[in-house]
Amino acid sequence: MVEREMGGSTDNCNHSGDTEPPKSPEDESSERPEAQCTQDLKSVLITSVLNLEKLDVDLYRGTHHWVPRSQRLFGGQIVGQALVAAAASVSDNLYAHSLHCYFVRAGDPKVPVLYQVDRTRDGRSFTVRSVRAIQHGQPILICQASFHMLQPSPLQHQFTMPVVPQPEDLLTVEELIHRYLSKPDLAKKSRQGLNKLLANEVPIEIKPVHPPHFYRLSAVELRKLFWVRARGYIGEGNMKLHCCVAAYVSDYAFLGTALLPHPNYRAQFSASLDHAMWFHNTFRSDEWMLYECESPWAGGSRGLVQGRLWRRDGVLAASCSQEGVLRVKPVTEPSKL
Ligand SMILES: CC(C)(COP(=O)([O-])OP(=O)([O-])OC[C@H]1O[C@@H](n2cnc3c(N)ncnc32)[C@H](O)[C@@H]1OP(=O)([O-])[O-])[C@@H](O)C(=O)NCCC(=O)NCCSC(=O)C[C@@](C)(O)CC(=O)[O-]
Repeated sequence: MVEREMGGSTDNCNHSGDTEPPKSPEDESSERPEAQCTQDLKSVLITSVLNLEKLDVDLYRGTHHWVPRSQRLFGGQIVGQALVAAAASVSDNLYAHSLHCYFVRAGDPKVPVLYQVDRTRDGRSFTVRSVRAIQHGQPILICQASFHMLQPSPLQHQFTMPVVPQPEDLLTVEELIHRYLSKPDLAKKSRQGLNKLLANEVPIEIKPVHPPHFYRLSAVELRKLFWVRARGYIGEGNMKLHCCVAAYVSDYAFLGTALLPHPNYRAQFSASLDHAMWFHNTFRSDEWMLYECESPWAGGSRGLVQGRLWRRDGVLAASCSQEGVLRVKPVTEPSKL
């Protein structure tokens, strides 16, 4: 794993003077002592997706785990792997604080991705890396990531975390799908679609806060709220990996938020054009975090979405923004879920 190049566990994400997130009772019970943690309990995001092979100085190769039905590489995977490659040449006392990417070509799931890193600048407080994700000799993603040393400040503020049910009181996507599948009058097409969803090996767990809304059965509001965490165990201490996992997670079901105000339309073609993230505080991506997504604008076959990842204790962990191409067509028959 690239991390070995960093000399073991590294903290390459922002620590704005914050201590490790306090554990909630659920997290305490779900915490597996390192000694009991076997390979199969470890998150596949760590053992596979974000485990890049080093080919040469500043040149890495990534493989794929889960590919969306569109059969183009999942944007979150490419961003997460690019951040792993970028961080590999950044010293331990610097933490990822932001990244900005453009998706310039569809990723091909049939071949690996090469990550070519340029050491753009090593300043006194900030270090910047540029990464090109390459397939068939051409870039599919261009990414700039910036790392900052700890520089605490009295100037601190944040929005307030939304008040929602706790994850223990909600159902996972899989549990919701099984509930829908138990309906005898479920349309055949819906049943097939739900079984396909169940077959997905998405390496993250999701608990929608408003399930009917999450599945766009009604245009309730412009926001999508769901609890999210990496499947499996990652453990304390390595903020670099947690930021890379958060980059992976942040692109899942994100662009779809722009469709929420338009229940009479569905995407005929959608793809992320760019993706930006800002890391504010330490967090654990293998523990439940609330993802609050909203769409301030859509038009011209594009949609803009913004997201905030919240720790359970109300601290804002990260912010995300993304614009995507959205080519839609009217929904002919309403979903019979
Ligand atoms: C954005 C483009 C496509 C612009 O590419 P372009 O050539 O400037 O513009 P274009 O409009 O001519 O698009 C060309 C391609 O888009 C597709 N396309 C176009 N219109 C339609 C349509 N109506 N129905 C079906 N497919 C359509 C189609 O594949 C076509 O390729 P062709 O088949 O002609 O060789 C290019 O720059 C690109 O592919 N960039 C990479 C985008 C990307 O892969 N992003 C990351 C993956 S998407 C993701 O992970 C998030 C998401 C969206 O999957 C999550 C979610 O679903 O919520």
